[in-house]
Amino acid sequence: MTSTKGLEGIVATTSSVSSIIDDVLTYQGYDINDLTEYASFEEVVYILWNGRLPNQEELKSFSNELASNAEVPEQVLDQLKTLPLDKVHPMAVLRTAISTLGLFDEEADKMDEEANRAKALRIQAQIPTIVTAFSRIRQGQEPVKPNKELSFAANFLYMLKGEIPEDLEVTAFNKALVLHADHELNASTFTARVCVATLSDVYSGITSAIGALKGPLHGGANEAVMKMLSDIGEVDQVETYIKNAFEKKEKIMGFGHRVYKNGDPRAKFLRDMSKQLTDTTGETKWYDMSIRVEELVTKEKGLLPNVDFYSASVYHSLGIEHDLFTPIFAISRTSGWTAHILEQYANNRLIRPRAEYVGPGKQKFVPLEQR
Ligand SMILES: CC(=O)SCCNC(=O)CCNC(=O)[C@H](O)C(C)(C)COP(=O)(O)OP(=O)(O)OC[C@H]1O[C@@H](n2cnc3c(N)ncnc32)[C@H](O)[C@@H]1OP(=O)(O)O
Ligand SMILES: O=C([O-])CC(=O)C(=O)O
Repeated sequence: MTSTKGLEGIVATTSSVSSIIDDVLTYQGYDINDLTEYASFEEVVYILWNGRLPNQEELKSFSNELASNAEVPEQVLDQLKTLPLDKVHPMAVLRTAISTLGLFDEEADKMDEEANRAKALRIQAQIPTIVTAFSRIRQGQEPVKPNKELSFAANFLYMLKGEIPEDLEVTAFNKALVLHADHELNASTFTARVCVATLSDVYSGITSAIGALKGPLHGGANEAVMKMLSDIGEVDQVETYIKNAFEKKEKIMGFGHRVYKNGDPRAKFLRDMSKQLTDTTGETKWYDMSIRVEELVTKEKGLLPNVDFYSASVYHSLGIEHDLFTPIFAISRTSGWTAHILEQYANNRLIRPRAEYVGPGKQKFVPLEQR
């Protein structure tokens, strides 16, 4: 038995949720280029869960359902108020809050398809309410209740800031949500599938996935990119910073990918949005620094930006706190995680690979008193 480090190239399941073929990303067969241009996040969630486009009536009714399930139980908000919010990472809070949410869902352990779909909908609807409530509570403000009249993207920004967002902000945020919704068998999705393949519940699957997304080699990279840009400070400092990082053999966050070797097809949309938004805010240095980092890393290492690189300056330009970048990724990716969880339940088998043993050979046990 021989192992493959990091399971590179191993095909671990079949899936119809999304595909990466010849560097083209599709959700249920729909090209990400079209979805980013034309679809609302609600429409993408519908596609991921149903495998087809909704008609106008279906989309309206599905969007209403999401909007009308957005309020979270008071006990979850009360728990947030008891946590050491100034000392912990929001992804740790989110992991706990989703787990708590499951404690107040009477159907948490009901395993039929209808109940599982209903839970997926409730989690998708409520996760933005939790993230924005956390952000406000730690600033000493009351959470803002969800506004049913707003789209999913607009409502997030509204609950975060307490003001109806501008159209440009909503459009950019909606595109970012669409771009992060699903990505084949990435680490957090695989985690979710492994978890629910034991026939554990949806909340356990999402809680596990949040834990996996938190790491800086996966979703946590978007926050790490913003830290790097903040540490660099100015465009004329980029070269020294990157040279130094290469000398120290440090990884440049937001670059490289396990699957894409010719570039991540999502990055160009985020690059364009970064340009547009930083032009609007007047803080063009975030885009300019990012472009310079890209030029140098590509020239020196042949590495290309992934989805996390330009999303950093996009979220920063939308006035979002840096440690909320990864929770926002989780809000979007919940749609993919739940689609994969439903797919796993529908054709389940326990996921249990083997390990190649590299430990010591046979050792003789010596009773404790003789040691
Ligand atoms: C949503 C997402 O999860 S997208 C990914 C987000 N993560 C990041 O941006 C973190 C930075 N990137 C990385 O750490 C990696 O590129 C990963 C984790 C994304 C992919 O990892 P792997 O497929 O295991 O690639 P691996 O780490 O083996 O890299 C291959 C080589 O490229 C180098 N490399 C890869 N990414 C980077 C990087 N960002 N900066 C510098 N060097 C890099 C590695 O050091 C390695 O070099 P070596 O062969 O000389 O040892
Ligand atoms: O697919 C991966 O390995 C990581 C990624 O880009 C994602 O999850 O969006």
